[in-house]
Parts: sequence; structure tokens; C-alpha cells
Amino acid sequence: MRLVTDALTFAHPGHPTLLDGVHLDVRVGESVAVVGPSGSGKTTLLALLGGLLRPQSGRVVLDRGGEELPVAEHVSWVLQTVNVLADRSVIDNVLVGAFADGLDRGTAAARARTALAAVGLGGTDERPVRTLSGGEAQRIVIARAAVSDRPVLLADEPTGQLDQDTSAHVMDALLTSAADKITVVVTHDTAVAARCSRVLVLGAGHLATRTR
Ligand SMILES: Nc1ncnc2c1ncn2[C@@H]1O[C@H](COP(=O)(O)OP(=O)(O)OP(=O)(O)O)[C@@H](O)[C@H]1O
Repeated sequence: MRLVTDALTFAHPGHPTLLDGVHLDVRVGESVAVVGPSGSGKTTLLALLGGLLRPQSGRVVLDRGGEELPVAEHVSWVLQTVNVLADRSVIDNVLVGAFADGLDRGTAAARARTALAAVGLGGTDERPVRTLSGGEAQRIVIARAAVSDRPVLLADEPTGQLDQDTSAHVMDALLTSAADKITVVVTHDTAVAARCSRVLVLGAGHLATRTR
């Protein structure tokens, strides 16, 4: 499976050439970091990849052996804003979406416990999320994405609220779950980018490969 863009262009008001012909081709098993200056369009690109925005021209295609899949239905998100149900338990928050996607309860619960342990939240299953810190809540969102069977994982600053040690653990968990997914991570953190299999730099409307 591949996530491919073909000369994607996108403008926000006041940014007529924000994305000006972006080519991207990410395969299952690859994790791509997108870096670049603030305001260069990284979050916008992620929204286009996940089908939240439509490009002015060009296309985003999720290709499975020649069959085109509706990308928005195959994405799990880790966003900058932490999306949690504060009054529900940690485990409920991790399992949100898994049942809707058709995962059976036993499989989903077992995966959720593994994912919570991997992000350092083992044993917190029944705690209401409102009793956790912001960084802990962000780790719930990462565990939720790890439980999902969706083949595309799009993450926007997944470690933005975490200290360096926790960030490294969370990246371990995220990249383990990325082994059989197409993963795109927007980040300002060079250590996080270095963990990904490719680093692409967004600037002046284009993506360029960063050689290490
Ligand atoms: N809905 C919108 N309407 C108008 N302009 C927008 C909108 N969303 C974003 N922008 C502008 O488009 C530019 C790119 O925004 P985007 O959030 O994609 O950048 P970014 O590279 O992710 O930035 P950062 O690293 O600061 O998060 C910014 O100048 C932003 O102000």
C-alpha cells in the first residue's frame, strides 16, 4: 500500500503558494518526518494527506495494489490538540474508535493494555483522564493510534508536550506500531525526525529530501 500525492497545491487566504506542487510517496513500513519552518504548511499538508482539506490541484491517493481507497476512512490521527474524553477512563479513551472500526472487544482490550504499557501508562486503565497531565493525555492518543488497524498514521507534533526521555519512549511505541503502517510525522524535534526512516523538509511550497 502507498500514500501518494501528485503535484499537490494548496493556498490559504494570504498564502497563495503555501503548497506549490508537493510530491510524496510513502509505503507501508516507512515513517516519514516532515520538518520545516513554522508557517511553512506542515499541518496543512497533513490535513490534505488525511482528507480533511481538499487541494486546489493535484491528488492524494491511497493505493492498495491498484485499488484506490478513501483515505479519510483509513487514517488514525495524533493531533497537536489532545483529543480525549476527560471524564472517561484511560482505557475507554484508548478504545474509542476501535469498536467502530470493527475490532472485537478482546483483541482491542489486549492491544490497548500493551499500547498503554508501551507509552508508560500501564496500570492507569481505570483512571479518569481528567486526573492525568497534558503529556500523559497525549500518550493516550498515541496508544489509541497504536491499537487501530487503520493503515495510515498521521501525527502532528506527537511529542510536543513531552520531556526528552518520555518523548523517546513514546517514539518507540509509535514506531513499533508504525512497522506495518504508512506513517507521516510532523515535528520540530530533530531527535524525533532522526528516528524516522526519511526526513523531508517543507519550504517555499515544496518538499525536499534531507540527506543525513
Ligand atoms: N484556516 C486558515 N486560514 C488562513 N490561513 C491559515 C489557516 N490555517 C493556517 N493558515 C496559515 O497557513 C500557514 C501554514 O500553516 P500551518 O499550520 O500549515 O504551518 P506549520 O508549518 O504547521 O506551522 P507550525 O510549525 O507553526 O505549526 C500559516 O501562515 C498559517 O497562519
